Amino acid sequence: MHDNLGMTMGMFIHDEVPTDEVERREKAVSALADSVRDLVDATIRTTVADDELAAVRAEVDGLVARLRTAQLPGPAGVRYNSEGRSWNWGNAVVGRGNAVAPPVDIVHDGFGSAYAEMTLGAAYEGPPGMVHGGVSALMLDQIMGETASGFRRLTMTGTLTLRYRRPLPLGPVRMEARIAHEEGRKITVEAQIGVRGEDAAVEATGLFLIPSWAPLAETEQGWSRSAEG
Ligand SMILES: CCCCCCCC/C=C\CCCCCCCC(=O)SCCNC(=O)CCNC(=O)[C@H](O)C(C)(C)COP(=O)(O)OP(=O)(O)OC[C@H]1O[C@@H](n2cnc3c(N)ncnc32)[C@H](O)[C@@H]1OP(=O)(O)O
Repeated sequence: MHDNLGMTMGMFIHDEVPTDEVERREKAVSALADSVRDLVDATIRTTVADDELAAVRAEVDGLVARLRTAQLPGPAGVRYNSEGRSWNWGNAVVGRGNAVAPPVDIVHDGFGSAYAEMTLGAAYEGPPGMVHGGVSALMLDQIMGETASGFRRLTMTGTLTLRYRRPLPLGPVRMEARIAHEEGRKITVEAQIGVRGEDAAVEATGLFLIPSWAPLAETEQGWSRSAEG
């Protein structure tokens, strides 16, 4: 087996959990991640006294210990069942269980085109009051990768080129992506992110590759996107 294949495909896990059970668990995990996201925002912005910070910390440490009593041995990976439901709760952008993710609901309006609207708050700051440039790149990479893949094929980012045209304020933002060109295993995707209704803050062009080692037969059956996006 090719090294990349073992490393990357090992994280695509066939997990025969019935879809209704996946959805029940996803709701529960999302609700916790929402609260933790709130905790992150509150931690950044709090001005309570130091002794109160220490007291809160002790409580948070207690909660962490409770969650650690039953854990996966590593990251969450991407899982799918044979009903075609997939879930990637750890994903840095769309992961439902990931409080570091905004989270983002990517809407695919037909193959080759997608958009998303989300709010980027204090946890995504770079320049004061502005979205960190690396966060814009992260958001764009995800929507562009999903657009290239369309959840029908495995694609990986080969080259991503960004043009930061104007600062992007923290708050509600919109991004869009579409396939511009396709040739063999190379898919060119164009995208942008900005304030809705205004000129793009960041424009992106990316070359996404279907890896030479991608196991097409398995992926064709396997991994459709999650019901919720
Ligand atoms: C029913 C089916 C369902 C499917 C479902 C899928 C579910 C998907 C779920 C969700 C959607 C996705 C959401 C994810 C979003 C996040 C994306 C990321 O962050 S990805 C992580 C960052 N990227 C990497 O880590 C790549 C690391 N690089 C590699 O692994 C390899 O270099 C790879 C795969 C990119 C290329 O390897 P090779 O072996 O396939 O490529 P070779 O055969 O050497 O080259 C082919 C052609 O491409 C060019 N090429 C190769 N690498 C290039 C590059 N980096 N940039 C530009 N061109 C490149 C070469 O020059 C060659 O061109 P010539 O044919 O000669 O014209």
